[in-house]
Amino acid sequence: MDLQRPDSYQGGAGPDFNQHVLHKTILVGDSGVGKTSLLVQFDQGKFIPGSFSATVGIGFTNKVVTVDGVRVKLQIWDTAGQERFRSVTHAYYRDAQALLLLYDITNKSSFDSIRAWLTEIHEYAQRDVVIMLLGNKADMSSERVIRSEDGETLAREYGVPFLETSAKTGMNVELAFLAIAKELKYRAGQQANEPSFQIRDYVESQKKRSSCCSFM
Ligand SMILES: Nc1nc2c(ncn2[C@@H]2O[C@H](COP(=O)(O)OP(=O)(O)OP(=O)(O)O)[C@@H](O)[C@H]2O)c(=O)[nH]1
Repeated sequence: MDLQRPDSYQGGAGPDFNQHVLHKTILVGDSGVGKTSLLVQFDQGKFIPGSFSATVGIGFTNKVVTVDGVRVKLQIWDTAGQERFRSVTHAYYRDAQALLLLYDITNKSSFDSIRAWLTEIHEYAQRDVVIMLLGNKADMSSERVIRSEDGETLAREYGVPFLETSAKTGMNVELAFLAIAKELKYRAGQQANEPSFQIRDYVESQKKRSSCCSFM
């Protein structure tokens, strides 16, 4: 996907869209882990199989999600995973409110890179940025090299929520973005008497719900 024009508008909501606050969310991770595919699946509900075309630069998609009856506007930035674009993408971290950090469960080196990504995030992003770790390509079970427990352990070490996703089947894709939207909505509108929202607890409870009731 060629995303050289950062001002490009690639979908989103109606005419009143820009009158409202956009929550900037960035997808990061090694080249080929499935960032573009995850965004296309979330935005358009489809997966385009076939040859891999690496993202060039950075671009965004606007998307409105409804959480607890409230419209939350996400501006989701898809970055190029290739090393040569790193200095460009760092500049975008600073005003990000959320970062989805992906690895590919069939690619050990993409998992090994996660610590370096987190170091970069802590260096360039705001201290309170919401981070979520995603192990993508969960549909490719026969080629899996990273166990789900390893993803969970790493996420726990850094205190971030974790999900395995598939941009191909759509597994957990909506949940990942909805959890981010819920957290950002909670932070934006926090009232004194509002019960606190913990994104990690929410993700864990949703995971349990889907595994308990997948036969239904
Ligand atoms: N089976 C399967 N294939 C996937 C999945 N996600 C992505 N792919 C494939 O993996 C390849 C890379 O996907 P991209 O979405 O382009 O990866 P990217 O992270 O955006 O890569 P860069 O733009 O270089 O940073 C493509 O061939 C996709 O079709 C998935 O969940 N399951």
